[in-house]
Amino acid sequence: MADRLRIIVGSDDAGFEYKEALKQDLAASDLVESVQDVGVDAESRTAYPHVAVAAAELVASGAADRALLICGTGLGVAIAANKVPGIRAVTAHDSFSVERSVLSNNAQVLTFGQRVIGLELARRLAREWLTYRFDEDSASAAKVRLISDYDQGGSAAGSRAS
Ligand SMILES: O=C[C@H](O)[C@H](O)COP(=O)(O)O
Repeated sequence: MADRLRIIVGSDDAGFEYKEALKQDLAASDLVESVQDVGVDAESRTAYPHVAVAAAELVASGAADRALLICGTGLGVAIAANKVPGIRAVTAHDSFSVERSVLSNNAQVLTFGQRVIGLELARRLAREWLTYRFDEDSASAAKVRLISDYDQGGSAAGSRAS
């Protein structure tokens, strides 16, 4: 079995119900080592960038392997998480994109929109997401390194190879 994952979950108030449901699924999975909830709780109205950045910083620091974030569309939490250096966050609402987000892009952060997809689809996609691991020896690795190089102040992603 693949290494078990340490996962952060987070949402704003628009994603709270899905975050709670997905948190339970993750905690019950054999593929998950731990689940840490960075909010919000049922009463909170914390704006999505606060939650997304907190989650992404935990992943970037190495304290967690991945984060699953939910807001109304999934878009705001992805944009905010991507501001944290080293983080590759994607919104994906279909099975193929979820697969490629890991296998092509080595994205550590997956985001859903509670106002966009049904709960059962979100639960299925989250289950599938847990099964994928990026292959550092794959042809995709060099492309992801271009992103990382740019993120670290390099210019690789801005230079054009023939
Ligand atoms: O991307 C943002 C999210 O969908 C958020 O939950 C709702 O944001 P809004 O209230 O600014 O529309």
